[in-house]
Amino acid sequence: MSRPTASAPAAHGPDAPAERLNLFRDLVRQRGRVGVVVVLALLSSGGTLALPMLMAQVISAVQAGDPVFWWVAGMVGAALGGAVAGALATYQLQRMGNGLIYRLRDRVMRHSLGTWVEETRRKGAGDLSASLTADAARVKAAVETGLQLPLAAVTLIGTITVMAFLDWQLLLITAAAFAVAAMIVVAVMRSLRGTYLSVQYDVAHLAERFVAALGAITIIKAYRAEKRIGDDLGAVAERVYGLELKAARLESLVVPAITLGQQIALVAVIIGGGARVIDGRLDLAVFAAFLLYLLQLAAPLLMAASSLASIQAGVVAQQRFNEVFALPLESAGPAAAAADVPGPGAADAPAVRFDRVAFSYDDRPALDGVDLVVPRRGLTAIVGRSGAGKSTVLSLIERFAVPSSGRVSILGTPAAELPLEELRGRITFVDQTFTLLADTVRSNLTLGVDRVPGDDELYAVLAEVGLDDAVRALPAGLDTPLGGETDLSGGQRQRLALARAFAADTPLVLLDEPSSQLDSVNEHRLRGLVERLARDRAVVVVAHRLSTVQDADHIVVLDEGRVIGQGTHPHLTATSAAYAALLDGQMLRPRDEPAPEGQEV
Ligand SMILES: Nc1ncnc2c1ncn2[C@@H]1O[C@H](COP(=O)(O)OP(=O)(O)OP(=O)(O)O)[C@@H](O)[C@H]1O
Repeated sequence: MSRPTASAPAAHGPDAPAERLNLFRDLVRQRGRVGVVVVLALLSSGGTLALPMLMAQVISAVQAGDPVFWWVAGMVGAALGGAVAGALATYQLQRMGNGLIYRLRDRVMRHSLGTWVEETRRKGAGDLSASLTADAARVKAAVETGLQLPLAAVTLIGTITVMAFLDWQLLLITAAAFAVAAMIVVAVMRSLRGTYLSVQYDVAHLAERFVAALGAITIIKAYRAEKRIGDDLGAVAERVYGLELKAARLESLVVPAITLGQQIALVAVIIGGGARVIDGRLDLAVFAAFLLYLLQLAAPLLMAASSLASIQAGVVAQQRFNEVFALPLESAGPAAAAADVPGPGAADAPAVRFDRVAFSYDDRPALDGVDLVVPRRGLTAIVGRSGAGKSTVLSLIERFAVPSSGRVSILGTPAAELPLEELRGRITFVDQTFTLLADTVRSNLTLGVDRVPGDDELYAVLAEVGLDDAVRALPAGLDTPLGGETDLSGGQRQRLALARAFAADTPLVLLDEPSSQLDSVNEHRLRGLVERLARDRAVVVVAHRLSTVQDADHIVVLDEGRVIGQGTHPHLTATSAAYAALLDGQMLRPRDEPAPEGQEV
């Protein structure tokens, strides 16, 4: 079936746009939790900070010959307390990160299901799936390590303050030694942003191409194209690899830069401070404590640098999520309370009515001033050459897209006045490939049925399509999952898809007839089922077979987006030259005969 698009959200105007993802705002909203994490982390770094001070006290006590028990006990307490607080802080952080990606994944999936069909297709299944995996992981990492940034800053400021308090001259030497490292880190962070941007979009592109290839796996194998497609995908993977290597090269500069700064600082401090200790101008205990703080300085600096790198990647992932959330949602239609929803119109109102309906795909007209009527009961066939606009008519009835002008009425009510749920609740749609969900027979059968029908009722529906015995014979009967080892044949799947129309019991059924050849048994069965459905409801079939139009009670002939004839088969044969030409040109496939070679039907 072709895809409606472009003017899709226009008619009712988009409903309220989805809220954009803003990681910072999300953290502010969870300030209670963030507060707990910060307090725990502060306790943890407090323990770490206290250790050298306590150790200096131990040295002083030993020098003075005082007892050291309580100082040692304090050191043990600080170390243990710091470790426990650190573990709790890490767990809380993970909880927040996991909670965030759970909510994001949920939103992405619901949003992808809620946007216009064409938007989902345009964005691509692989690209959208990459948001659930790669992008979500990056956001989580950004939150987890990003929260370490203020903690690293607090530890850093605390350490520097204590160092200044111990000896400001040695601190100046330390700062000078770290200045070069800081410049390198800032330059690296700047380049990383652009590289992460390319990596993340290319990974999504790769996922998109791979999912598309898997969708076409039988064709790829049939045409022995595994190597060719594998090479194409490999080339994209190689590009990603190159970009990731570039990012790795940049990232790998950070640790050595900081370690180098620390080593230079250590040498400078030992030379400068050591001389003063020998002179007696600097206390040995103070000097030892300063050196320990200097050794501790690298940890918060490394933490800050890695947080900044993850934040860069997280910001790119945030941008990708926002692209998903910016996809326009289908308009839910008027938010009518149940009591206000117009019921099906008068019993004689047509099932479908198009008044001067026009629709374009990206400014290319597909329907132009279409007027058509589908009677309340019976089989209506829509015929026309390939590209005439038949599938577009079905899309507009289902409101997969909305007309750029004109009016579509369903069961006597203008479609625009019906909430989307209500509109689709009145219609059963059977697509050309008789798509089934990868789920059980039961859930496939009850798709779109609001009640919970009993097994007897479901078997009665299956009996309508001659599938009851086949389903009883499945390992778990109605609860057998489809698509696995136990599956139905092609013809049985078609009948199961059609059985939905009996189960949902809607007044309107839309069927995009398969343009491929059905075997005569299945064709015969399908015709019989469609005939039975059409006895007490309206069935609209996009017809590709002569047999279908011959059976139809009403026929709509489309050509280049316009209706060029409506009526019964004998009436049209007698009155419409265009219809006769359509039959003569064998645009409709005769029963049980293969399509003429080169003929697109
Ligand atoms: N997603 C799309 N984007 C752009 N143009 C489209 C899209 N889908 C259909 N069209 C164009 O709209 C016109 C009507 O297409 P439609 O699929 O409704 O024809 P159809 O009669 O169902 O054809 P077929 O019998 O081959 O399925 C065609 O010119 C087609 O090329």
